Amino acid sequence: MSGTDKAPTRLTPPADAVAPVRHPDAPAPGELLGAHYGHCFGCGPAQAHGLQLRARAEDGVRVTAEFTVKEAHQGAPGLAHGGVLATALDETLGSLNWLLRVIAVTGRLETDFLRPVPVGTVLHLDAEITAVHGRKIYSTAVGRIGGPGGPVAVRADAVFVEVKVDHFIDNGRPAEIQAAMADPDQVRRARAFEVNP
Ligand SMILES: CCCCCCCC/C=C\CCCCCCCC(=O)SCCNC(=O)CCNC(=O)[C@H](O)C(C)(C)COP(=O)(O)OP(=O)(O)OC[C@H]1O[C@@H](n2cnc3c(N)ncnc32)[C@H](O)[C@@H]1OP(=O)(O)O
Repeated sequence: MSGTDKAPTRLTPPADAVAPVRHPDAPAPGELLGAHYGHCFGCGPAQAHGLQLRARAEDGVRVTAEFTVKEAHQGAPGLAHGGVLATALDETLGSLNWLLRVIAVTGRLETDFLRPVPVGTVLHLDAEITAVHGRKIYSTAVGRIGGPGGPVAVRADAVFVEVKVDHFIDNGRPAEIQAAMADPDQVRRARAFEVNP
Protein backbone atom coordinates (compact mmCIF):
# COMPACT_ATOMS: atom_id res chain seq x y z
CA MET A 1 0.00 0.00 0.00
CA SER A 2 1.41 3.40 -0.87
CA GLY A 3 1.61 6.35 1.50
CA THR A 4 -1.25 8.07 -0.30
CA ASP A 5 -3.65 5.21 0.51
CA LYS A 6 -3.18 5.55 4.25
CA ALA A 7 -4.41 8.16 6.71
CA PRO A 8 -1.11 9.98 7.21
CA THR A 9 -2.21 12.31 9.96
CA ARG A 10 0.41 11.62 12.58
CA LEU A 11 3.17 14.14 13.12
CA THR A 12 3.87 12.84 16.62
CA PRO A 13 6.57 10.16 16.70
CA PRO A 14 5.42 6.75 18.00
CA ALA A 15 6.47 5.79 21.51
CA ASP A 16 9.21 3.48 20.18
CA ALA A 17 10.78 6.14 17.94
CA VAL A 18 14.50 6.74 18.52
CA ALA A 19 16.66 9.84 18.73
CA PRO A 20 18.29 10.83 15.41
CA VAL A 21 21.99 10.00 15.03
CA ARG A 22 24.22 12.42 13.16
CA HIS A 23 26.26 10.49 10.58
CA PRO A 24 30.03 10.61 11.28
CA ASP A 25 30.63 11.94 7.75
CA ALA A 26 27.95 14.63 7.98
CA PRO A 27 29.12 18.13 7.02
CA ALA A 28 30.85 19.91 9.90
CA PRO A 29 28.95 22.53 11.88
CA GLY A 30 29.09 25.82 9.98
CA GLU A 31 29.58 24.15 6.59
CA LEU A 32 27.24 25.09 3.74
CA LEU A 33 25.37 22.04 2.48
CA GLY A 34 25.24 23.17 -1.15
CA ALA A 35 22.45 22.39 -3.59
CA HIS A 36 21.41 18.75 -3.90
CA TYR A 37 20.35 19.46 -7.52
CA GLY A 38 21.12 22.52 -9.65
CA HIS A 39 17.54 22.84 -10.89
CA CYS A 40 15.89 22.36 -7.49
CA PHE A 41 13.30 25.13 -7.02
CA GLY A 42 14.28 25.36 -3.36
CA CYS A 43 18.06 25.41 -3.48
CA GLY A 44 19.29 25.18 -7.08
CA PRO A 45 21.53 27.95 -8.43
CA ALA A 46 20.18 27.29 -11.96
CA GLN A 47 16.66 28.37 -10.98
CA ALA A 48 16.56 32.13 -11.61
CA HIS A 49 13.17 32.53 -9.88
CA GLY A 50 13.73 29.77 -7.35
CA LEU A 51 14.39 30.32 -3.67
CA GLN A 52 18.15 29.68 -3.92
CA LEU A 53 18.00 28.84 -0.24
CA ARG A 54 21.36 28.31 1.45
CA ALA A 55 21.45 25.80 4.29
CA ARG A 56 24.26 25.30 6.76
CA ALA A 57 24.97 22.36 9.06
CA GLU A 58 24.85 23.09 12.77
CA ASP A 59 25.66 20.95 15.81
CA GLY A 60 23.65 17.79 16.32
CA VAL A 61 20.96 17.17 13.72
CA ARG A 62 20.15 20.79 13.09
CA VAL A 63 20.52 23.16 10.15
CA THR A 64 20.05 26.88 9.68
CA ALA A 65 19.22 28.52 6.35
CA GLU A 66 18.49 31.88 4.78
CA PHE A 67 16.06 32.74 2.03
CA THR A 68 15.62 36.24 0.63
CA VAL A 69 12.05 36.88 -0.58
CA LYS A 70 12.16 38.30 -4.11
CA GLU A 71 9.56 39.89 -6.39
CA ALA A 72 8.96 36.56 -8.14
CA HIS A 73 7.81 35.09 -4.80
CA GLN A 74 4.78 37.34 -4.21
CA GLY A 75 1.26 36.16 -3.47
CA ALA A 76 -0.44 39.32 -2.21
CA PRO A 77 1.16 42.57 -3.46
CA GLY A 78 4.52 42.99 -1.76
CA LEU A 79 4.14 39.87 0.37
CA ALA A 80 5.57 36.38 0.05
CA HIS A 81 3.23 33.67 -1.25
CA GLY A 82 2.38 31.14 1.46
CA GLY A 83 3.30 28.25 -0.83
CA VAL A 84 6.73 29.76 -1.37
CA LEU A 85 7.20 30.05 2.40
CA ALA A 86 6.11 26.41 2.75
CA THR A 87 8.70 25.58 0.10
CA ALA A 88 11.40 27.32 2.15
CA LEU A 89 10.39 25.26 5.19
CA ASP A 90 10.21 22.05 3.11
CA GLU A 91 13.64 22.65 1.59
CA THR A 92 15.24 23.43 4.96
CA LEU A 93 13.64 20.38 6.58
CA GLY A 94 14.68 18.25 3.59
CA SER A 95 18.28 19.37 3.90
CA LEU A 96 18.38 17.98 7.45
CA ASN A 97 18.41 14.45 6.05
CA TRP A 98 21.93 15.05 4.71
CA LEU A 99 23.09 14.99 8.31
CA LEU A 100 21.85 11.39 8.60
CA ARG A 101 23.21 10.53 5.12
CA VAL A 102 19.71 9.39 4.23
CA ILE A 103 17.75 10.24 1.07
CA ALA A 104 14.20 11.11 2.06
CA VAL A 105 11.16 12.82 0.55
CA THR A 106 8.46 14.84 2.25
CA GLY A 107 5.50 12.72 3.36
CA ARG A 108 3.68 15.32 5.40
CA LEU A 109 4.30 19.02 5.99
CA GLU A 110 2.11 21.05 8.37
CA THR A 111 2.71 24.78 8.28
CA ASP A 112 1.65 27.70 10.49
CA PHE A 113 1.79 31.20 9.01
CA LEU A 114 2.09 33.63 11.90
CA ARG A 115 3.22 36.90 10.31
CA PRO A 116 3.23 38.29 6.76
CA VAL A 117 6.66 38.26 5.13
CA PRO A 118 7.36 41.25 2.83
CA VAL A 119 9.41 41.14 -0.37
CA GLY A 120 13.04 41.90 0.44
CA THR A 121 12.87 40.13 3.79
CA VAL A 122 15.55 37.62 4.73
CA LEU A 123 13.81 34.62 6.27
CA HIS A 124 16.07 32.97 8.85
CA LEU A 125 15.23 29.29 9.15
CA ASP A 126 16.22 26.90 11.92
CA ALA A 127 15.33 23.21 11.69
CA GLU A 128 16.08 19.99 13.52
CA ILE A 129 15.25 16.32 13.40
CA THR A 130 13.40 15.27 16.51
CA ALA A 131 12.96 11.50 16.06
CA VAL A 132 13.33 8.55 13.70
CA HIS A 133 11.01 5.55 13.41
CA GLY A 134 11.90 3.02 10.71
CA ARG A 135 11.92 4.97 7.43
CA LYS A 136 10.10 7.94 8.98
CA ILE A 137 12.06 11.03 9.97
CA TYR A 138 10.28 13.60 12.17
CA SER A 139 11.43 17.19 12.04
CA THR A 140 10.44 20.72 12.94
CA ALA A 141 11.41 24.19 11.72
CA VAL A 142 10.81 27.87 12.37
CA GLY A 143 11.40 30.88 10.10
CA ARG A 144 12.16 34.25 11.71
CA ILE A 145 12.21 37.75 10.23
CA GLY A 146 14.30 40.77 11.20
CA GLY A 147 17.31 38.59 12.12
CA PRO A 148 18.05 35.10 13.45
CA GLY A 149 16.60 36.12 16.83
CA GLY A 150 13.60 37.96 15.39
CA PRO A 151 9.93 37.05 15.66
CA VAL A 152 8.72 33.76 14.22
CA ALA A 153 6.83 34.31 10.95
CA VAL A 154 6.36 30.69 9.89
CA ARG A 155 6.82 27.29 11.41
CA ALA A 156 6.34 23.69 10.31
CA ASP A 157 6.38 20.08 11.46
CA ALA A 158 7.10 17.32 8.99
CA VAL A 159 7.49 13.62 8.39
CA PHE A 160 10.00 12.67 5.72
CA VAL A 161 10.13 9.10 4.43
CA GLU A 162 13.43 7.47 3.52
CA VAL A 163 13.67 6.26 -0.10
CA LYS A 164 16.31 4.61 -2.26
CA VAL A 165 17.85 6.41 -5.22
CA ASP A 166 15.53 4.24 -7.37
CA HIS A 167 12.67 6.52 -6.23
CA PHE A 168 14.10 9.23 -8.50
CA ILE A 169 15.26 6.91 -11.28
CA ASP A 170 11.89 5.15 -11.50
CA ASN A 171 9.69 8.25 -11.18
CA GLY A 172 11.73 11.11 -12.66
CA ARG A 173 11.86 12.10 -16.33
CA PRO A 174 14.62 10.26 -18.23
CA ALA A 175 16.23 13.45 -19.61
CA GLU A 176 16.73 15.00 -16.18
CA ILE A 177 17.80 11.70 -14.60
CA GLN A 178 20.42 11.17 -17.30
CA ALA A 179 21.67 14.74 -16.88
CA ALA A 180 21.83 14.32 -13.09
CA MET A 181 23.71 11.03 -13.47
CA ALA A 182 26.19 12.75 -15.79
CA ASP A 183 26.96 15.26 -13.04
CA PRO A 184 29.95 13.73 -11.24
CA ASP A 185 29.10 15.37 -7.95
CA GLN A 186 25.52 14.08 -8.04
CA VAL A 187 26.69 10.55 -8.79
CA ARG A 188 29.23 10.71 -5.98
CA ARG A 189 26.53 11.74 -3.57
CA ALA A 190 24.12 9.06 -4.74
CA ARG A 191 26.86 6.44 -4.38
CA ALA A 192 27.75 7.69 -0.95
CA PHE A 193 24.15 7.26 0.08
CA GLU A 194 24.07 3.72 -1.33
CA VAL A 195 27.12 2.60 0.68
CA ASN A 196 26.25 4.52 3.84
CA PRO A 197 22.67 3.52 4.57
C1 LIG B 1 20.30 9.02 -10.24
C2 LIG B 1 19.96 10.44 -10.20
C3 LIG B 1 20.53 11.13 -9.02
C4 LIG B 1 19.48 11.34 -7.97
C5 LIG B 1 20.08 11.92 -6.76
C6 LIG B 1 19.00 12.21 -5.79
C7 LIG B 1 19.56 12.88 -4.59
C8 LIG B 1 18.49 13.77 -4.09
C9 LIG B 1 18.65 14.00 -2.62
C10 LIG B 1 17.61 14.43 -1.96
C11 LIG B 1 16.31 14.72 -2.67
C12 LIG B 1 15.35 15.30 -1.73
C13 LIG B 1 14.46 16.29 -2.46
C14 LIG B 1 14.26 17.46 -1.56
C15 LIG B 1 13.14 18.35 -2.02
C16 LIG B 1 12.44 18.89 -0.83
C17 LIG B 1 11.62 17.83 -0.24
C18 LIG B 1 10.45 17.51 -1.18
O1 LIG B 1 9.68 18.36 -1.50
S1 LIG B 1 10.29 15.91 -1.72
C19 LIG B 1 8.93 16.00 -2.90
C20 LIG B 1 7.58 15.87 -2.27
N1 LIG B 1 7.33 14.54 -1.78
C21 LIG B 1 7.06 13.51 -2.60
O2 LIG B 1 7.04 13.62 -3.80
C22 LIG B 1 6.75 12.19 -1.94
C23 LIG B 1 5.64 11.46 -2.70
N2 LIG B 1 5.25 10.28 -1.95
C24 LIG B 1 5.85 9.08 -2.13
O3 LIG B 1 6.72 8.92 -2.99
C25 LIG B 1 5.42 7.97 -1.22
O4 LIG B 1 4.11 8.19 -0.73
C26 LIG B 1 6.41 7.78 -0.01
C27 LIG B 1 7.83 7.48 -0.52
C28 LIG B 1 6.42 9.04 0.88
C29 LIG B 1 5.91 6.61 0.87
O5 LIG B 1 5.60 5.53 0.04
P1 LIG B 1 6.23 4.06 0.24
O6 LIG B 1 5.37 3.11 -0.54
O7 LIG B 1 7.69 4.08 -0.08
O8 LIG B 1 6.17 3.75 1.77
P2 LIG B 1 4.90 3.46 2.75
O9 LIG B 1 4.96 2.03 3.14
O10 LIG B 1 3.64 3.99 2.20
O11 LIG B 1 5.30 4.38 4.02
C30 LIG B 1 6.46 4.10 4.79
C31 LIG B 1 6.19 4.64 6.18
O12 LIG B 1 6.01 6.07 6.08
C32 LIG B 1 4.69 6.44 6.55
N3 LIG B 1 4.14 7.47 5.67
C33 LIG B 1 4.02 7.42 4.35
N4 LIG B 1 3.47 8.54 3.89
C34 LIG B 1 3.26 9.32 4.97
C35 LIG B 1 2.72 10.60 5.14
N5 LIG B 1 2.28 11.32 4.08
N6 LIG B 1 2.65 11.12 6.38
C36 LIG B 1 3.09 10.42 7.46
N7 LIG B 1 3.63 9.16 7.37
C37 LIG B 1 3.69 8.65 6.13
C38 LIG B 1 3.88 5.16 6.45
O13 LIG B 1 2.77 5.18 7.36
C39 LIG B 1 4.89 4.10 6.76
O14 LIG B 1 5.03 4.05 8.16
P3 LIG B 1 5.24 2.62 8.89
O15 LIG B 1 6.56 2.09 8.40
O16 LIG B 1 4.08 1.78 8.48
O17 LIG B 1 5.26 2.96 10.36
